[in-house]
Amino acid sequence: MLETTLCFPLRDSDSNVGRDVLLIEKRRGLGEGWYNGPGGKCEPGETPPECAIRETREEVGLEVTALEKAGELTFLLDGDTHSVCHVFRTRSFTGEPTASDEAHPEWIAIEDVPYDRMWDDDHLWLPGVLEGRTVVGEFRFEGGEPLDEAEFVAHDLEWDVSV
Ligand SMILES: Nc1ncnc2c1[nH]c(=O)n2[C@H]1C[C@H](O)[C@@H](COP(=O)(O)OP(=O)(O)OP(=O)(O)O)O1
Repeated sequence: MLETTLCFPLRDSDSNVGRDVLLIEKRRGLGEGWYNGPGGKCEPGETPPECAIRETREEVGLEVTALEKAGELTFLLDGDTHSVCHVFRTRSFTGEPTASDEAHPEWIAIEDVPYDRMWDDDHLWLPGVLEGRTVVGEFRFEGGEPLDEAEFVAHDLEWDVSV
């Protein structure tokens, strides 16, 4: 089974009113051109937190620590499990976000997250994750590979459960 991760670093906003989340505009691969958190596929022998830390470092040069598990999302394509994504958030990091070949990072106020430029399912679970909730979700896509060209057709969500 393909395991992937997403990491959402959070900070108090510059104006000290509300919070910002670090998103990336993905420059290549699955979800190219869309906003998402830093993340990617787990390598053999790597735990999901190790993967989220590595991918965040590789994509935007930020060293994240004290990851908090916020969700577990299963993506199905034409009835089969395509991937399971482990979602983390953290308020602990060092460094400054820097663009890479894979990703252009941007701090965005959580009320301004551009859901119209993200995966179709993100608006269903990301607001709760950014509020501090936990979620387990299943998202069904149809239409064949690649996943980011398939149609999002149905979902189930469970909130505030152990992840
Ligand atoms: N439906 C949906 N909503 C939100 N986020 C995602 C999805 N499907 C997904 O796959 N994702 C996330 C999960 C991962 O973080 C990325 C896809 O990562 P990956 O498959 O690794 O993409 P690549 O960039 O092509 O590969 P590597 O960076 O690992 O080489 O999207």
